[in-house]
Amino acid sequence: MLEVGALQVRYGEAVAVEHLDLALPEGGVLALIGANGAGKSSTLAAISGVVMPARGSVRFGGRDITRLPPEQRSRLGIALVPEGRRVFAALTVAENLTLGGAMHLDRAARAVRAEEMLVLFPVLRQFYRARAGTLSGGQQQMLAIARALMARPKLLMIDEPSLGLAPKVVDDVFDLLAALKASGLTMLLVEQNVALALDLADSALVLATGRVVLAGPAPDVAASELVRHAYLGH
Ligand SMILES: Nc1ncnc2c1ncn2[C@@H]1O[C@H](COP(=O)(O)OP(=O)(O)OP(=O)(O)O)[C@@H](O)[C@H]1O
Repeated sequence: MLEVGALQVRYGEAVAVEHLDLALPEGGVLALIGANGAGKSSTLAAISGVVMPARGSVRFGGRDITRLPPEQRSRLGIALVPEGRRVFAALTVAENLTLGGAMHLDRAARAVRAEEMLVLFPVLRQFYRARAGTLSGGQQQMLAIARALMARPKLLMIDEPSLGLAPKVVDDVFDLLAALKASGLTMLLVEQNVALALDLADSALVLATGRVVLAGPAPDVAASELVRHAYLGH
C-alpha cells in the first residue's frame, strides 16, 4: 500500500532524513522508533505531503504521490494524527468530527460516519457538545484519532499518541489502536513507548539521526541488542 524509496528530507542545509526505505502492506502496522530528532515526524510529514522531500519517492496504492499536495493525498486515503493532537479547542467535539469529514463526505455520510465514531469512542458521545479544549489529554487524543478516521482513510499515521498521557490512558489509546488494527486498518505509528509500539506493530524501523539503523519484523526488532539496551532498558 505504501512504499517509500531513498527518501531524503532537508530543512535548508540540515538533513533530517537520509536514504530511508520503507514498505507497508495493506492491513499492516509499522512502528517508527528512534530518539528525539531522529527524523520520525519528518518521515510522516513527507508521506502526508506537508513537507516535500528533497530526494526519493513516495508511492501509495501503486501510484507515485511524491509531488502531490497534502489535500490530494488526503483524498487518496492518507490521514495524519499530528503530534500534540491539535484538536480545535474552541470547537465542540461534534464540530471537530464534522471538520474531519468535511472534505470527503457529504452531510448525510458525515452523520453516519460520526455515529460510527461515537460507537467506537463512547467517551466522545458523552462530551459531544462540549468544547474540545475542555476534554482531558486522553479524550483529546481519542478525538484527534476519531477526527482523522472520519474521512475513512486507508492509511492512518499517528505521531506520538501516548505523549503526555497517564499510563492507564495510554493503555486505553493502545487498546483502541489494537481494535483498529483488528478491523484491517493500515497504520504507521511513531511512538516513544517502544515496548507498546512493538507489541502492536507487525514490523518496525529504528531511526538514528535520519538513517534507518535497524528494520524487520517487530518481534525481531524487540529482541535485538540495540533496542533491548537503548529503548527497553534491558
Ligand atoms: N521545520 C523544521 N525546520 C528545521 N529543522 C527541523 C524542522 N523540523 C524538524 N527539524 C529538524 O530535523 C531533525 C528531525 O526532526 P523530526 O521532528 O523529524 O524528528 P523526530 O524523530 O520526529 O523527533 P521528535 O520526537 O522530537 O519529534 C531534527 O534535527 C529537527 O531539529
